[in-house]
Amino acid sequence: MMARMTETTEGTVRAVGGHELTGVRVSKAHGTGNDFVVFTDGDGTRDVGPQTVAAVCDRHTGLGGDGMIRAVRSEHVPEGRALLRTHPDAEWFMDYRNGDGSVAQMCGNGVRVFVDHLVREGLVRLPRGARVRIGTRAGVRTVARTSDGYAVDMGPWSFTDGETARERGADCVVTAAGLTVPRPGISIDMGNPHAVVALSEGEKLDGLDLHTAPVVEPVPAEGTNVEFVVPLDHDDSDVGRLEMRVHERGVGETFSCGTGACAAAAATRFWGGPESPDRWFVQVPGGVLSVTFVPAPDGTEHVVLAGPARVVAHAELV
Ligand SMILES: N[C@@H](CCC[C@H](N)C(=O)O)C(=O)O
Repeated sequence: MMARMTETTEGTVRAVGGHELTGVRVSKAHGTGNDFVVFTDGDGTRDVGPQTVAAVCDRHTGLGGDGMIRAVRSEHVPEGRALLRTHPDAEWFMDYRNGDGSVAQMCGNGVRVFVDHLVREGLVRLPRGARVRIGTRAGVRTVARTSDGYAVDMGPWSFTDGETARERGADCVVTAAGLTVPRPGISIDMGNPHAVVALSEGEKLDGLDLHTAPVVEPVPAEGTNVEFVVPLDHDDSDVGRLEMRVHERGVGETFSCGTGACAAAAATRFWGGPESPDRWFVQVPGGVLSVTFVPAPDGTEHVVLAGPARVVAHAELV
């Protein structure tokens, strides 16, 4: 059961309550304004349906959030058990759902909030500089505690459509309200799908209307997150800067998207050519994220995403 329909003298109203999470203690937390309802379900008895997730994430009749995160021990979910075979230390699994109840593979802001939740709940000990491995649907991610937040090794990035993207610098066309003409986009895989669009001369990020979803063609089979970017001038040639707005799959426009920031930096760095820096600051409506490209021992290039995680409330769902 999800939201109850309740008869009142004023008519029928929708009320969250009487669902699978009734009585569960949750936290409301965010990373650069990307906000989540987080809870612990160590032994995996609280697998929730999409309607409950959507009801809890509803900003008017629920607690509100861009997504919901369930902290479950890896041994209690099939995807987690598969990861334990190669990473026996990935004790905790991040079960991430978008605000509309759909399942997503990965969330870059969410994984910092997730680890912060584990630390606060005393489920993981993580002194500054220490690392913890976390299971996600996109694979295992290593998270380190920094002086002001968390840094996550997000694994390798790749072009979704390798050759076309590399040769032409684009592999799709994106139409959005407020764009003067459809723009070329490039599809990037960060464990979850992204299409990155650079605005052209004269186009402004605040001229975009992201109340409706941008249209990406060819239509991605599983949908996509869409990032609009404007490179910013930077005096320091070692650090790139860009500004970004994002329309998230399964949510709508959000204040921030961690995987989106990684995809946006990867695309902008690729478009900039071999002289482009390895370190980027990505300005989003909810703050600033740091994205760094580092060579990995296996010959691939990994993306390290760093930023804050903040708790704003604890609550019990009714
Ligand atoms: N906000 C997240 C991404 C969440 C998942 C995304 N909406 C999807 O469906 O892939 C982030 O910080 O990465």
